[in-house]
Amino acid sequence: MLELTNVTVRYGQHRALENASVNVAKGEIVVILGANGAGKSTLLKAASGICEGVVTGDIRLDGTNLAGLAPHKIVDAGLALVPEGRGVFPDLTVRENLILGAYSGRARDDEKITLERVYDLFPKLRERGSQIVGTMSGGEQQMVAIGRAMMSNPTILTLDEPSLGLSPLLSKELFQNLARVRDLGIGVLMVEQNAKQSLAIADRGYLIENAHVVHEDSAKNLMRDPAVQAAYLGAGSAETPETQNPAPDMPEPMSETFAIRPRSQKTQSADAILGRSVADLVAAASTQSVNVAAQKRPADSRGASNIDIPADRLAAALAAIERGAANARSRPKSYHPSNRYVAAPAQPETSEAKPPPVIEVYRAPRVEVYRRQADGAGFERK
Ligand SMILES: Nc1ncnc2c1ncn2[C@@H]1O[C@H](COP(=O)(O)OP(=O)(O)OP(=O)(O)O)[C@@H](O)[C@H]1O
Repeated sequence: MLELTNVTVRYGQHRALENASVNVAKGEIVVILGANGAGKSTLLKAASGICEGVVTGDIRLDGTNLAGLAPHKIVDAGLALVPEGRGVFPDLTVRENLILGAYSGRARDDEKITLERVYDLFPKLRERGSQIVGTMSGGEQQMVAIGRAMMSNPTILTLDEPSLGLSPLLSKELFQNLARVRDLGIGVLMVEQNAKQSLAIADRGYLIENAHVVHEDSAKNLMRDPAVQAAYLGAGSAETPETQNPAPDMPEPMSETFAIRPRSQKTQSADAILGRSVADLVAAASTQSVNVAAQKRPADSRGASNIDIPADRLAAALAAIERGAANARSRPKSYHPSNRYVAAPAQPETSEAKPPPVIEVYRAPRVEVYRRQADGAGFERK
């Protein structure tokens, strides 16, 4: 069993994870859900020993303390990570990628047996053994990445957003494959944005909000929970008819610590303010302009004359739209091409300008590969 107990991660002054406790047993699938920047990837990186921040707390795999171990030692202990973006070697074949996954001490001797096991699990990889990975589809590359992690013969497989960039159909196939990994007795811990499909195959789940684990439950209960439906499962969408009640009718969150509230509790749509659909209004307005152009009065039943909206409601809707547009225009841009984590410029609230916040960025060490030159005189960078 993988157990993280009271794990805290700091990037400089920024606490990306605080006292997080998460566990996953062999033969179960556990999903971690949470908003962008909540600390989900940080948790997986901390467990795998590749976190750029300062990690404190207890991390154990079958009783072995992983804290402070080098990443390859952690793989040796039985924990494998499929990183976000897969990390496959695009210029190598499927088989070469898989073999590279068996470099750890625990897997090297059984490389052939494990390769057969991976091929049995994903027959497509056997068929495509000599295909260059860079020429494969996203879903196939994800399969290679999972197969490569499986080559280290792990007891626990962790995955960071494995369905990212995959079509719904390929995601479904991916999650079915993960269910088969679980059936081999391997524990699966994954961070996912696709709450619906991942919870459908999972046994348990955790919710992380603002660096804290705020809730834990069985996947079944999480799927039924109205607050989870509203926050992660798109309540009100056609795909979830059982949750089509409007957000204001949502029951209170189930516990004090678990307090995810649907965004729509705070906002009101233009449709609700106007009492009719915006699409209807646009259609009616188009009819009106056609009638004006023809120098005719609007038709009595279908033209704009059947729009009966009190002026105050129309004004309220227009004001809300204008406020939204103004907010969008004034929102600071935080993206900078040379650095993913640049602080947004501070907005001075008073005449006394505050100093901008300092966000420290830590980067993983870069690996560079050199090749000996043909004449043996020196090396060149690949
Ligand atoms: N190397 C780093 N240096 C500084 N801050 C970092 C670094 N990596 C992550 N952070 C910060 O830590 C916080 C948590 O990041 P993390 O990547 O764990 O979030 P996440 O929940 O996985 O989000 P996402 O779903 O967007 O990937 C964020 O505020 C992020 O900006």
